[in-house]
Amino acid sequence: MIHLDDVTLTFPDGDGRVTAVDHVTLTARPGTVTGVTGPSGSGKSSLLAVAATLIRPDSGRVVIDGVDATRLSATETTALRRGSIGIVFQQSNLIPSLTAQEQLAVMNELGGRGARRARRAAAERADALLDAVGLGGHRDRRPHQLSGGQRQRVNIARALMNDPSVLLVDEPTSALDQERGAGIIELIVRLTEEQNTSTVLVTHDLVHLPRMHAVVRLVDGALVDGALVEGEVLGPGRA
Ligand SMILES: Nc1ncnc2c1ncn2[C@@H]1O[C@H](COP(=O)(O)OP(=O)(O)OP(=O)(O)O)[C@@H](O)[C@H]1O
Repeated sequence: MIHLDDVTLTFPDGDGRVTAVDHVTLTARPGTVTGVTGPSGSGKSSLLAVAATLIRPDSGRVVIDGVDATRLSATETTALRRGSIGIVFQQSNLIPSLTAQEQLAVMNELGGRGARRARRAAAERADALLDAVGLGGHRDRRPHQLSGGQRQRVNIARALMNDPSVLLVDEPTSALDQERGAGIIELIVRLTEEQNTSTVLVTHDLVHLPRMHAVVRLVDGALVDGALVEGEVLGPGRA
C-alpha cells in the first residue's frame, strides 16, 4: 500500500519557487488502480516522482507498506524502491540489444526483493510475466522487432519482476492509438488485481478513467474535490 500524507513539493523558479505538488493526501490500496488526472503542468508527473521516492518532497510523508520513505537514507530509499516499487515510464526505456525475456531477467541482477534469486527462478518468472502480458510467443524478440504496444507490455512485465507491492505508471497510452491504449489499461487493471499491487496511474486521457477503481484530479498541484471530469461524476467503482 502507498499513502501520501500532506505532500508538498516545490522547485526553484527564478527568484522564487513554483509549487508542483500542494498538500496532497492520497492512498492507493492493494488490488486497485488509482487514476491521477489533471491538465498539463498540474503536477501529475511530480506527484508520481515523489511517490516513486525519486524526489524527496519539501514536506509530508510517503508511506510504503508502513515505512515512511522520507525518513530513510539514500541507500535505504534505493533498497525500498527496488524491492517494493515497480515503475512504468511513458517511454519504454528498453535496452535495444536484449530480448524481451532478457529485459526482465536482467532485473534480477539489480537486487531488490528477488536479489540473488537463482537465475533459473528469474527466467521462470520472466516467462510467466511475458505470458501474463500476452507476449509468451515473443520472448526472443528485441525491442525493434516489437510494436509500440508490445514494447509497453514488456515494460509493464519488467516493472513487476521484483514482485512490487506498489506499481506507478506514467501516461502508459500516450504513444498508442486508442484501441491499443485501451488494451494497455485493461492489462494494467487485470495485473493489478492478479498481483495485488497498489497501482497509481497518471493519464490525461479521460476515456480510460471509468476503468479505474478511483480517480483523483490535480489542478495547480492540489487535489480538487471529487473526480469531476468534464461535468461527469465518476463513482467510487468502475463503470
Ligand atoms: N525539474 C523542474 N524544475 C522546475 N520546475 C519544474 C520541474 N518539474 C516540473 N516543474 C514545474 O512543476 C509543475 C508541475 O509539473 P509536472 O510535470 O509535474 O506536471 P504534469 O501535470 O505532469 O504536466 P504534463 O501533463 O504536461 O506532463 C509545472 O509548473 C512545471 O513547470
